[in-house]
Amino acid sequence: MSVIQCENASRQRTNVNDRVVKSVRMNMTEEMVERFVDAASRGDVAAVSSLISRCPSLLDRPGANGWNALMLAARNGHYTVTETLLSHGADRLVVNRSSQTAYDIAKFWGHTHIGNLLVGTDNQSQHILATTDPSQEIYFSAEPLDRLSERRSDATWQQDKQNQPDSVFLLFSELSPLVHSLEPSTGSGAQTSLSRFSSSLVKELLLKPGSVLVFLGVERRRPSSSPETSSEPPAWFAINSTEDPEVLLKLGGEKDLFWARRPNRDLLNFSQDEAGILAQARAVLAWHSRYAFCPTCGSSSRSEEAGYKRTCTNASCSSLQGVHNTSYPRVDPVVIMLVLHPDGEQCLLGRKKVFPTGMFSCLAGFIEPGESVESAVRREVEEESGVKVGSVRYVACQPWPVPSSLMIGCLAVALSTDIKVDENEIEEARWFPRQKVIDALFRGGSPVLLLSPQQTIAHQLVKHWIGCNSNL
Ligand SMILES: NC(=O)C1=CN([C@@H]2O[C@H](COP(=O)(O)OP(=O)(O)OC[C@H]3O[C@@H](n4cnc5c(N)ncnc54)[C@H](O)[C@@H]3O)[C@@H](O)[C@H]2O)C=CC1
Ligand SMILES: [Mg+2]
Ligand SMILES: [Mg+2]
Ligand SMILES: [Mg+2]
Ligand SMILES: [Zn+2]
Repeated sequence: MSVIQCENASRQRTNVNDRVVKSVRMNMTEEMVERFVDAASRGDVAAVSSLISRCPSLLDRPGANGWNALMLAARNGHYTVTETLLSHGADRLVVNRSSQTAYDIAKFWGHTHIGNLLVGTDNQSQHILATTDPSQEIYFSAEPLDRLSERRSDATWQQDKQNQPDSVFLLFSELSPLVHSLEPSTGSGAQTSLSRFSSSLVKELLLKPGSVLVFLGVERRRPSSSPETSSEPPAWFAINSTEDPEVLLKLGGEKDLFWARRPNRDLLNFSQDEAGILAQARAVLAWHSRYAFCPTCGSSSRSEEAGYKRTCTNASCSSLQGVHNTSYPRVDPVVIMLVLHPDGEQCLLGRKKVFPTGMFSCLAGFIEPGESVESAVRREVEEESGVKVGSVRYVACQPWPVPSSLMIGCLAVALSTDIKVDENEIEEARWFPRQKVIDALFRGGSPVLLLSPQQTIAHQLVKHWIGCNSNL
């Protein structure tokens, strides 16, 4: 029943003209909303309950100052009223005129118990509202293996590990990992898992001239007092093979294995731990596949230090004198930034032509030589959108192994707001208000705004901004 219907039930017929009736109705509606938000603000549970049961549509209605009952209950620390409003289905994700949710308000005023209530127990809103440290959950950044870099040049130790029955080998063909599907019941949210092979299964493969082997590290064992943990934890390796991929599939015996070939999609379906291992393995193998020849003299190069160095085979090459970055795996730094409007309530998102319809993401670009992170943010934003940027703050980063970028995630504040896109790179850029972004994050997107998947740092930066307290 709407507020107006509620009032209709009690209103006596009158023969004043329509305009007057309408104005009286408006006043009565507003008055009822004000009574309701006032009751919530004072912590009057009885009045709140009675008004909702008479007029359920009052629930999320804002009063004249733009704050609804949930926000006022959160502001004044009224736990039972908050609980009552939530039990009737109050919307936790609407914002007031300063773009604050009830959660932002509770957090700002230090009502932690109300903040916890507003975050709730469902995973989605816990994720959305409670995240203030995005680095905790950045996909591709887990480090479940200890890289043991000091063991890379110890050939005896490396050979010994390659022969041990508990060592784990991952297989790649043209940089795609060999994987199998996971049952949804595993509960980790991952859909695929890296297929693990033992040393006996890959022994012959390692002798083939096209195989490249990289030592990834050893498992980090949890501290335990049990005597069997005194032996060294299992070592992990990655192999990129040039053998026929169909033949390699058979190495797994009866198991239903397949190659995860679409880098931007298939690589996003692993557990956090496996994604971390994959980011390391794929980026190092990608470097080997592109640096078969010495960048200094063009002679062939060979893999050394367990896959972490390539050395030129030409004894007179200058790359053999001193230390040269051409000999080591490369990482390309990229800035990725969520640019905030000077009003603090909108953010700048852009779309490339190749994005699916409705998808917008953070602007990004490679850092150039001699450039700081801050300068690269300012240059890329101005090049791509015409917007000038002032302060820049680092938030979190993400290794992106396609092929080997490091995405450096920042929040940046705009100094100007007119948009003029570089059409070679960006099809469109727009300012999106906080409420639209909250809807896209928590209500599954709309044809107007779809965000990139949650495994991307672009998504995490947007979520981080929403999770930050806005200025009260
Ligand atoms: N994880 C995430 O959330 C996101 C990741 N990205 C990644 O960030 C990277 C950079 O973003 P863009 O907007 O494309 O950069 P960008 O704005 O600098 O433009 C790309 C152009 O820069 C040039 N370039 C300069 N250095 C390069 C290098 N080391 N490698 C390749 N091209 C280089 C090329 O001409 C290329 O076409 C992309 O590879 C993309 O995969 C981009 C957006 C979101
Ligand atoms: Mg650019
Ligand atoms: Mg760009
Ligand atoms: Mg660029
Ligand atoms: Zn050389």
